[in-house]
Amino acid sequence: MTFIEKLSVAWEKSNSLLCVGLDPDMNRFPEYLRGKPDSIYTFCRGIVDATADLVCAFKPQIAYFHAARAEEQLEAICAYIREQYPDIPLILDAKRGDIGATAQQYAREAFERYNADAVTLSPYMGFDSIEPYLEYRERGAIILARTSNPGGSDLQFLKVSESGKNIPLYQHVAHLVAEKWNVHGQCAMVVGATFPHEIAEVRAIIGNMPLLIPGIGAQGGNVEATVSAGKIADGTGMMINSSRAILYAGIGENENYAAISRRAAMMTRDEINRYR
Ligand SMILES: O=c1ccn([C@@H]2O[C@H](COP(=O)(O)O)[C@@H](O)[C@H]2O)c(=O)[nH]1
Repeated sequence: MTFIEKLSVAWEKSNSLLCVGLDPDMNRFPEYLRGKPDSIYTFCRGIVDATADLVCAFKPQIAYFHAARAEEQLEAICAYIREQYPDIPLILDAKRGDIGATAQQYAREAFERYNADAVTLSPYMGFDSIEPYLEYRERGAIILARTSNPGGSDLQFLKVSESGKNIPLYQHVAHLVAEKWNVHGQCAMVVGATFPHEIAEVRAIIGNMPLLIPGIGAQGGNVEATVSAGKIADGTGMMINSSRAILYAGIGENENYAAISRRAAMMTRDEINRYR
């Protein structure tokens, strides 16, 4: 089954567009986990088990694992999700982008070492930096268009000329992906929930291609505006990510942290579903 097929089944089965992001920050862990050798894996497993029936995807953020020298724990949590929840798409948020030969190694890392269903990619270095990921036909390539951070405007809002019209760079990227790069039908795109107008612009360009939308929760993106701008005719089309607002909802709750995160995930899923 391809990434896109798996995602469609997950949307239907879970009745959820929520993607829970795994951004494990040890400074925010419950007291009883601090200092334990496998605390990152244990913390994430608690969140995964508590929210698995509420999500359409999980998205581990590679930086949190690598910065803590916890690559083996990232391998372990990816393997756990694959084994215990094989129907839930696993997205590795790595935002890779490099020359082809190096990209081949990054693709091996994402799809073979971590066995992710999809990986996030920067389009900045062009098609040959994306192509090695597309060789893995069953896996997904999720390409940044309009990111959720304010500084994304520095480049993504620059005007470029396309077919005699001046359009923002992020729209040019959406055209490239939809019309040229998505050769095997495995691409998706990132647009931040902090930019609902741009979600609608990208949706108009890419048709029914899935969107990964970070920026609700801790970054303050508006859920109603996001869903209205990004949904497709059947009320799906989006993986709406929330990380910190769910992971650390139970801060100070110690052993009970995962139950509080579950409650936060349920409320977020329900809020999203209200506007589908
Ligand atoms: O444009 C982007 C692309 C990726 N991210 C990532 O999503 C999560 C957001 O975390 P929150 O705690 O829900 O703010 C994080 O892993 C980012 O690296 C993004 O925020 N914006």
